[in-house]
Amino acid sequence: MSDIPHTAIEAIRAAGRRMDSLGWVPATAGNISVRLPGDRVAITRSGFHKGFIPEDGVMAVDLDGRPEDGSLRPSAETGLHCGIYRRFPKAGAALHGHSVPATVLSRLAGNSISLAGYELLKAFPGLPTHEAAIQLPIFDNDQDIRRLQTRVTQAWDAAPDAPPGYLIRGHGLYVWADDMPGAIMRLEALEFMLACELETRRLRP
Ligand SMILES: CSCCC(=O)C(=O)COP(=O)(O)O
Ligand SMILES: [Zn+2]
Repeated sequence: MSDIPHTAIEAIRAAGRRMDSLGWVPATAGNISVRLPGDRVAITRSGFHKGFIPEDGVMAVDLDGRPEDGSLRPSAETGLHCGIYRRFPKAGAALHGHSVPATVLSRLAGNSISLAGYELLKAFPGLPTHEAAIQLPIFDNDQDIRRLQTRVTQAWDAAPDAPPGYLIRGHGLYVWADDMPGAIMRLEALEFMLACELETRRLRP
């Protein structure tokens, strides 16, 4: 029997249902986590459909991604979630999805995508007005998650004011916040702006 708080499990399952309802976690894509007290992380187990996470589809790992129950397999991208929690002490929830806009735009753009002039930018810290911009970093995909996290960490070192999210090329979007409602709000804001960018490029190539 897991000692993960019921509220954490249910927050993760509800986030999965929400992401699925918006078409952002096709097949078994995506992963979801929340920080637990005591340097623990509750995270989705690998390979489940995130729209239908069973009650036992969430497990606990430490901040280095080591499972508390070695018989269970955490998300293949646990290292990226733990990288967020290690770096940002206030981060309480992290979401990863594979939407069409995130996937397509990350293949078209260079090392970042600029989101400017959108009212929804106010969903991000320190941006009280639409007259602002964020540079959303894009990292090349890598099946070696440890190596990918090293590149992400290097980028955070170089740009400490980077927004609480990034794209992985041809793969998807990561976003985090203090808690799950905040992370969902940011994910939806980012996905909305990415969809707008994609539509703008379609209309004005
Ligand atoms: C079929 S999606 C490929 C793996 C992936 O990118 C993902 O987000 C889901 O992996 P997990 O191990 O967390 O289920
Ligand atoms: Zn993924």
